[in-house]
Amino acid sequence: MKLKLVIPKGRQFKKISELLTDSGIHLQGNERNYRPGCNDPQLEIKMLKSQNIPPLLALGQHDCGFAGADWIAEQRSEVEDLLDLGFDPVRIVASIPEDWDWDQVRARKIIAVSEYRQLCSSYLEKQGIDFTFVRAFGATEVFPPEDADLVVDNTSTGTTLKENRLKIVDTLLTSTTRFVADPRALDDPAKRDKIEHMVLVFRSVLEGRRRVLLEMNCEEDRLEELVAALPAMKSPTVSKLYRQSGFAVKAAVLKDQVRDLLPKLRKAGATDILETPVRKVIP
Ligand SMILES: Nc1ncnc2c1ncn2[C@@H]1O[C@H](COP(=O)(O)OP(=O)(O)OP(=O)(O)O)[C@@H](O)[C@H]1O
Ligand SMILES: O=P(O)(O)OC[C@H]1O[C@H](OP(=O)(O)OP(=O)(O)O)[C@H](O)[C@@H]1O
Repeated sequence: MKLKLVIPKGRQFKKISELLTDSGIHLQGNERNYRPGCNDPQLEIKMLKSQNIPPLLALGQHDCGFAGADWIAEQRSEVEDLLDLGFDPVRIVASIPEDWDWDQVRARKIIAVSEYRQLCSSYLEKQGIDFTFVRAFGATEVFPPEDADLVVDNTSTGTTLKENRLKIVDTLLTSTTRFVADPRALDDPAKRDKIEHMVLVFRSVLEGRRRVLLEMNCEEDRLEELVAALPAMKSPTVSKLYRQSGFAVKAAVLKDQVRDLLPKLRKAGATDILETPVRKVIP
C-alpha cells in the first residue's frame, strides 16, 4: 500500500515539516524538489501550492494532506477534516480605507477585490451589497482607495492592513492549517488504518509540545500535600526511593502552568525537581 501525501510549499511548509519530523517522518531532498523522498516507504509525497491541495484531494488525486481551512472553504472542497493543527492562524476579513464610513460604503455600488472570490462574493451578496468583483493575485491590501472600495484578505498580525491604512469591518472566517483526507481513501481499510495512525501520532506530538515532565522527590510526611498540588494528566506516578524514606513523584503538566507551579511544589515539600521535554503523549 502506498499513501499519497500532499504538503503545501510556501509559508505553511516549515511548521508541517517540523511536525512530520517530530512524528518520525523525515523528508529527504532539497526545498526545490517538489517530490521529496521520505524514510517511510508507505508514503509517496508531493508538494503543491496550498490553494491547489483541497480540490485535488477532493478529486481523489491524493489520499491525504495539509491545507488551510480558508482554501478548503473557498473552494468548497469535499475533504474530510481530520485534525486542526492550529498552525498559521489567520482571520479572513473585509476591510475598507480607515477613514471611510462603512454604512456609506455598503449603500453604494462598490469594487471588491480579493483572492477569495467565493468567500468575498457570498459575503457581499448576503449583506445585500451591490458590487463588482476583481480577483487579486497577492498584495490585495494595496488596491484601495483608488482601485477598490473593499478588500477581503487574510490577516495575521494586522501589520499589512495597518500599513495600508485599512480598517476591518467584518470577519468572515478564522482559519488554521488542517490535516485532511480524500473521503475515498478512508473507505480503503489499509489507507484508513495508516491515516488514522498518522492522526494519532500528530495529535500526540501536538499534545507533547504543550507539556513537560516534572519529576521530584519528597519526604513521606509531605507526600499527600505534594500530590494535591500537582495537576497531572491522570494522577501522578509515585514510587518509593531506594533505601530511603522519601518518594519520587512524576507528572506531565502543561508548560504554561510550570512558572507558577514550581514555587508551589517547593512549598509543598518537593526537592530535586527535574523538568524534561515531552515528545509525544499517546493516549
Ligand atoms: N500572514 C500569514 N500568516 C499566517 N498564515 C498565513 C498568512 N498568510 C497566508 N497564510 C495562510 O497560508 C496559506 C497559504 O496562503 P498564501 O498563498 O498566502 O501562502 P503562500 O503560498 O505561502 O504565499 P507566498 O507564496 O506569498 O509565500 C493559507 O491557508 C493562508 O491562510
Ligand atoms: O496580518 P499580517 O501579519 O500583516 O499578514 C497578512 C498578510 O500576509 C499575507 O501576505 P503575503 O506575505 O503572503 O503576500 P501576498 O499578499 O502577496 O500573498 C496575506 O495575504 C496578508 O497580506
